[in-house]
Amino acid sequence: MLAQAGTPPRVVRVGIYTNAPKIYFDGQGQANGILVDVLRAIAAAEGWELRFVGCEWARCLAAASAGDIDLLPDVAWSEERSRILDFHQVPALFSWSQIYRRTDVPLNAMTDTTGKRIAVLSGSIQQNFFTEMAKNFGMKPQLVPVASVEDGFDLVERGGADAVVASKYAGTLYAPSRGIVETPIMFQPVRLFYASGKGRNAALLAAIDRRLDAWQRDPDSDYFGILEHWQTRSMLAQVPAYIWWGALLVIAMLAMAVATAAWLRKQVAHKTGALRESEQRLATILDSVDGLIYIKDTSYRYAYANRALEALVEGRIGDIIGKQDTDLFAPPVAAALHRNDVRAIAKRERVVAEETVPDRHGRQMTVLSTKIPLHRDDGSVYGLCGISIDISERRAAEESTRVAASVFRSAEGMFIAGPDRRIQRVNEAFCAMTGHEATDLAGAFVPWFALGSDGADARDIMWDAAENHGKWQGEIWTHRKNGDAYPARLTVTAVRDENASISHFVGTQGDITEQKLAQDEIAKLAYFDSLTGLPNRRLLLERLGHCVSLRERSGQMPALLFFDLDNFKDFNDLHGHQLGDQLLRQVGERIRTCTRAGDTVARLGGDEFVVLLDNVGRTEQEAGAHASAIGWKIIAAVAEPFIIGSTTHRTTCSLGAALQSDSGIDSDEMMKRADMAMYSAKKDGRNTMRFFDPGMASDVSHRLALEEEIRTSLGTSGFSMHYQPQVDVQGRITGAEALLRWNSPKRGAIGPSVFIPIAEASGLIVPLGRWALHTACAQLACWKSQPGLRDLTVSVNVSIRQFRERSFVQDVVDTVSDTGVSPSKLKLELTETVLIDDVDDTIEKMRQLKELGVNFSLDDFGTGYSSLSYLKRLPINQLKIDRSFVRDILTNPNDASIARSIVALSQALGLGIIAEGVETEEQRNFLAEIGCSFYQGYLFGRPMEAASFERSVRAQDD
Ligand SMILES: Nc1nc2c(ncn2[C@@H]2O[C@H](COP(=O)(O)O[C@H]3[C@@H](O)[C@H](n4cnc5c(=O)[nH]c(N)nc54)O[C@@H]3COP(=O)(O)O)[C@@H](O)[C@H]2O)c(=O)[nH]1
Repeated sequence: MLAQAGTPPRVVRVGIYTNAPKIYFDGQGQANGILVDVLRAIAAAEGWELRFVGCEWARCLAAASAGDIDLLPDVAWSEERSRILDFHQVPALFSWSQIYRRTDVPLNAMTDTTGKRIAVLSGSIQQNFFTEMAKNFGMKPQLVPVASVEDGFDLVERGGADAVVASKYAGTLYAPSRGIVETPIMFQPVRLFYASGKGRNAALLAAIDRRLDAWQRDPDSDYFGILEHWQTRSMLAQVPAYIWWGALLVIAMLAMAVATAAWLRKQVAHKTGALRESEQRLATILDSVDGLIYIKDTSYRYAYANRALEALVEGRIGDIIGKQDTDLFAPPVAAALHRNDVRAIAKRERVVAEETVPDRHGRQMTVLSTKIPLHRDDGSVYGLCGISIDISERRAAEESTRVAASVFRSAEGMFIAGPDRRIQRVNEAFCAMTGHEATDLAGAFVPWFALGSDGADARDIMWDAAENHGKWQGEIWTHRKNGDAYPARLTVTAVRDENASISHFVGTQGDITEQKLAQDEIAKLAYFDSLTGLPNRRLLLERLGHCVSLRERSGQMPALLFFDLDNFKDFNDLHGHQLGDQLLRQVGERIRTCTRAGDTVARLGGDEFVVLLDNVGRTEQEAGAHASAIGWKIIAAVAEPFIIGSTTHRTTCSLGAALQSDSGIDSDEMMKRADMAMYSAKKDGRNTMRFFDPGMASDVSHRLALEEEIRTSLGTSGFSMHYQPQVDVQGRITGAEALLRWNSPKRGAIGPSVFIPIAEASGLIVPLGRWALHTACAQLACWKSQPGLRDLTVSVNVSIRQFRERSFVQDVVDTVSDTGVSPSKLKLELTETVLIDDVDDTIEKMRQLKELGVNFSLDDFGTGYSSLSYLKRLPINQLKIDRSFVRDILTNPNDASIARSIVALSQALGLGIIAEGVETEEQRNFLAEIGCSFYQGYLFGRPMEAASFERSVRAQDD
């Protein structure tokens, strides 16, 4: 459309840069070129005034986008540019890039380009495109960047490059004059437009479209005239049609190749991204696995390790990659791992094996490893992939299951019950014990019958304790399938799951019939005098203690009658022990007839008898009269003739009586008083009776005087330790019992049976016992350094008073450390009284000392309580058969039977055994026969000074 008259023409600012022959400033500074001429023709037709603005390509582009110029010619359409520029529809020119070569350069296809020096306009689209295309063809040309296309042609002409990349128009312009020829390599066909800033010049672009559309339909139009002028059209006309079609085919193929390459690149990018994502996913999975996952190469170096493996070796080593197991683990561990690696890599085996490696804390970890050889396509192995799973817990669980299973096969009866207390499983021993089949028991409540030692139903107590405290242990009476009742030791333990709820109860049950019988037998023998069948001292003292304690409540006072036969020793000497024993038995029977059923007639030993009269009266007078009547009755009865064998014998007795006239008088005092009264009766001519009166207590003052002397002798040389040998079955001295001796400055030697009870009663036994322990340990320490003596043990007596001291354990610990003895060589001799009195304190003290290594021997065994339950709970090493059993072991079947039972018990409980008071070879042989292999007694040596004892030990090696 022409500008109307009077209307100023539309000024159109046109960017001009150099790209001859399409657009450039000529030698006169005038805008020139094909596209400038086409635009001038359009401007003339439209009535525009063109103003040319010189700029470099990039600046021109920016100016067009910013609206600083209205049109920019020679712009190829691209997606990217269409975002900042508007284009008209009808291309102003078509063009493509082509490679031009010197005639001597063999370059006719893309496959010839490797190694060729090819000039290309620096930073141009062609440079990028050509580079990309060469890459897609897998070619490696050597690109030579040039400042202008013309420079490129000059360079080729001079031999500085083999070929040049240029647009078809530039080639037509510059090649012929330089003797350069085009090659069939064409690419990047483009459509060229005039472009304008986005949304700025729609009318201008529409006008250009209108003109081009009309002109390109008309071969005689200005448009073709201009192309003619620039020889482009004639050049096109000269090109044979087949070349033109060929070029187009190549261009199409190239376009397809480029498109394919672009698609492939996209696919590769897509696949690479997918691969990366998949790798990441795989890494995340592998890292989140607890097991150790790794890849090793053929030199057994780690090529990959998941996070679990890195964490395992963290701190021991930096990066694990490239390291071998010898860098990570101790040689034996690394060697074991290597053996399996070799199987996978060198022998190409799929290895599944258990391996052991240290975990992060250095603890042994058992892993189940699977090692798989990694193969290349050609079958060669390039490494191994390993997965090692921690199976330590499984192994431990299997181990404990195995242990549990073997425990379940034990000789002890066992059952497993559910939380409902119903049996789930029992072992064979349990079936054998109860007489039931396992199938009968499944689902039954346990125990179906259980009485505690007190005869009451123990089940509620038992389940309460098991549920609330985790465990119940005790002795019960239960019965077998055939109805036989039997005593059992039952332990029920609650097993809790991870939520602390009870999942099972485990019960162990042992038939203790045999032990009970042995225990009862020992108890019976221990409570009764074997000769007469009368209660012995122990039972008497128990009953006396009971009466004495009831005195206050009942208001009734007990009386104690003490008596022995006058001149019994003479009778024995004259008629022999057998007749003496018969006499004693008959005396016992006769006294029984003089007393009521509730009274106790006891034999203390020898010819000493005691009668405990229960509740003889409320007043001293009443009680005295009653006791007196019985006492005289006894004297009269004893005075009656005894028929022993075919002979009649006569004897008398002296009797002392004591009343518990007030409740402050305890059992001991009663016994002493009755004893004093009896001596008084003897002093007064025998065959008579005396009641205790305080005058007799002058004996007590004697005792007090002794007590004072003991006190002053403490810390002086008045006390000394003697050592009595203890020997084994071969008679070799293995140790000694340390025994106190006292040489009183006033009275000379006084035996321990005299001063120990006084020291115990007064509390002086505590410092005295401490001194004895220290002296014995010092002696033991001295032997420690002497060959032949260093293995000796020393037994030291500990009285109950001393043991009960709070500081007792510390005293022993200090003594052991002060003297430097080996605790295992020290044996503490305790009596049964210590065990039964305050059992918890006893257990704790013994446990502490046992931990130190000290041993315990139970003295005077068989004379006291001999309770199995104590023996089982206490850490005792040895039982000592009391010398009272040994004395008559050959003649008294009761004593022999007690000794046998004690030996059997020690064997059942796994304890050592020693007999004391062994005086004859016969006794020793008998003891050896019944299984006692350690002895102490005059047969092997009396208690002696340390120096004599040492000589005895050395003498046995001479
Ligand atoms: N608390 C402490 N008690 C002690 C200590 N030293 C001794 N005693 C206790 O005094 C009781 C009497 O002891 P003792 O007179 O020394 O008699 C011991 C042995 O001499 C005696 N024995 C040893 N062999 C025979 C033998 O063949 N025949 C026979 N008739 N007697 C023999 O036995 C006594 C050892 O007995 P035991 O201790 O039961 O092993 C005595 O109870 C001592 O325990 C002391 O330091 N502390």
